[in-house]
Amino acid sequence: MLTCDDLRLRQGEFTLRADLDFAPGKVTALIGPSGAGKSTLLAALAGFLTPVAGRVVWEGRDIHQDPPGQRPMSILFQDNNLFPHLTIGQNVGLALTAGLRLSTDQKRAVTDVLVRVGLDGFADRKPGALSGGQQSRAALARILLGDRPVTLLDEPFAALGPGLKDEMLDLVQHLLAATGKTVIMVTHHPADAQRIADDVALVADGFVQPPSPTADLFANPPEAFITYLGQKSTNQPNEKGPR
Ligand SMILES: Nc1ncnc2c1ncn2[C@@H]1O[C@H](COP(=O)(O)OP(=O)(O)OP(=O)(O)O)[C@@H](O)[C@H]1O
Repeated sequence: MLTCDDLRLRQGEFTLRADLDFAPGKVTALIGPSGAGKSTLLAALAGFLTPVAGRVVWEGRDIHQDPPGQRPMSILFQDNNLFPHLTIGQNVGLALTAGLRLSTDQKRAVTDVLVRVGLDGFADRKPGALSGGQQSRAALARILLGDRPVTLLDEPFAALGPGLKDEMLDLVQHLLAATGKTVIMVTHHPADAQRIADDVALVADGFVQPPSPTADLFANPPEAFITYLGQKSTNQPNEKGPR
């Protein structure tokens, strides 16, 4: 179980408070207006932002001072974090070793995970020779190979068209959530949450609300969620696109 224990975060003038549990082995969507603090929360969970107060607790242990590499989580951003000068196989292999020389077993593991994400035969290509959707698959392959219990997704599929994005969300569900990983994903799209999220946590007005089951939230939305959905329906042309 991952817990934000009265966590207080600050970025410049902006402050955010989070006091909630993320259900283990489930997908939780973080949803809320632009600038509400969704990325700020992920940065604090991943260890890139030091909290002003409070704790990040993983399975009973306070990890808020642990460096990112020692936390039980992987994070995926929209740019996919692929190194352009390395092959897809090397990029994916970084989940196993910082060096580029892989053992026979490690090479086999890379090949296997590329097959699982639908990139069989792509190991020797550079990221620039892949489509956006294929790059997302490669980035997901690295997360799978890293095999950490929590995956943080900061809108990694936002630049993909709707069909490709849905494919990636389904892969996240099948390859991560269905194998017991905890997934926390930022999205601007209620439909993304309805597609794969078990729970939704609304981020608004300086707070992260405790997660609610997705179906309940949409069937019986609280005031703040109605406000957010209303803003979205009147702001569609400005909806956040590729960064
Ligand atoms: N490095 C920083 N220095 C100062 N303020 C920052 C910094 N990074 C973010 N902020 C501010 O913190 C607030 C929350 O930003 P954050 O990126 O977490 O929001 P968000 O909900 O993820 O937004 P979006 O949906 O637009 O990505 C914003 O007001 C932002 O301007």
